Amino acid sequence: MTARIGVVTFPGSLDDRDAQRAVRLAGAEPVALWHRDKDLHQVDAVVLPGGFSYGDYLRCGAISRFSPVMDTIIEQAKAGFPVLGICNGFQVLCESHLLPGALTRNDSLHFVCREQKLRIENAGTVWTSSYEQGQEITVPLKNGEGRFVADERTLDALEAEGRVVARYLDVNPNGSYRDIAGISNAAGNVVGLMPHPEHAVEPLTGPGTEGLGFFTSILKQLVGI
Ligand SMILES: NC(=O)CC[C@H](N)C(=O)O
Repeated sequence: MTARIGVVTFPGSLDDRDAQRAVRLAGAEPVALWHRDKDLHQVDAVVLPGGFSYGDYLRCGAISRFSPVMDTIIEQAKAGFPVLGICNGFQVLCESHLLPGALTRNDSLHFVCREQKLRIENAGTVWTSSYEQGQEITVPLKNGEGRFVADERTLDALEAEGRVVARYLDVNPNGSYRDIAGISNAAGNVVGLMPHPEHAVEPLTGPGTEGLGFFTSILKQLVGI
């Protein structure tokens, strides 16, 4: 059985093709989903890609959150359907309240683009199970509003429940509270990540291939390989 993984395109999405490519390289079939479509075409999981959906107007992800495809994704995600939001996708997940907290302007007030070292803090989610607990990986990071913020109680709960999925190492590129680069929902099926694993999946373009694990993890979950 080939797993089918949907990648949503919003107006202004930028990294949808790279996410599709990462899905294919991991061994699954990528399925293009359009933001106006309520139907998920029987995919087994969904990736919300990076970019500037709706031109980042109002706040990043604030308008995309109300697109028809998100109505279905929100409903399904609450029932355990696997969703990975990368960068702008993470912003959409926070705006949708599938994940707590918010992504705000980088503390430098500049757009940041760099190769970023991360530590996988929870290798127990469906999107991270190909990694070792505590594994250090390097993937690209590029955002203007990547600073994860939440109140102390929420941050403490995220830590206590193992819901901090990835943390920045060496440099905190945007002032994220507690160096948080990615989090999950309580059930672990919804993961949001600010850096871009889909841009680190083949040696030719680099940096390395350490991002591929997010896409092989879900495959392992879906088809048991
Ligand atoms: N790479 C991205 O997805 C960028 C997300 C968003 N537009 C930002 O600048 O923060």
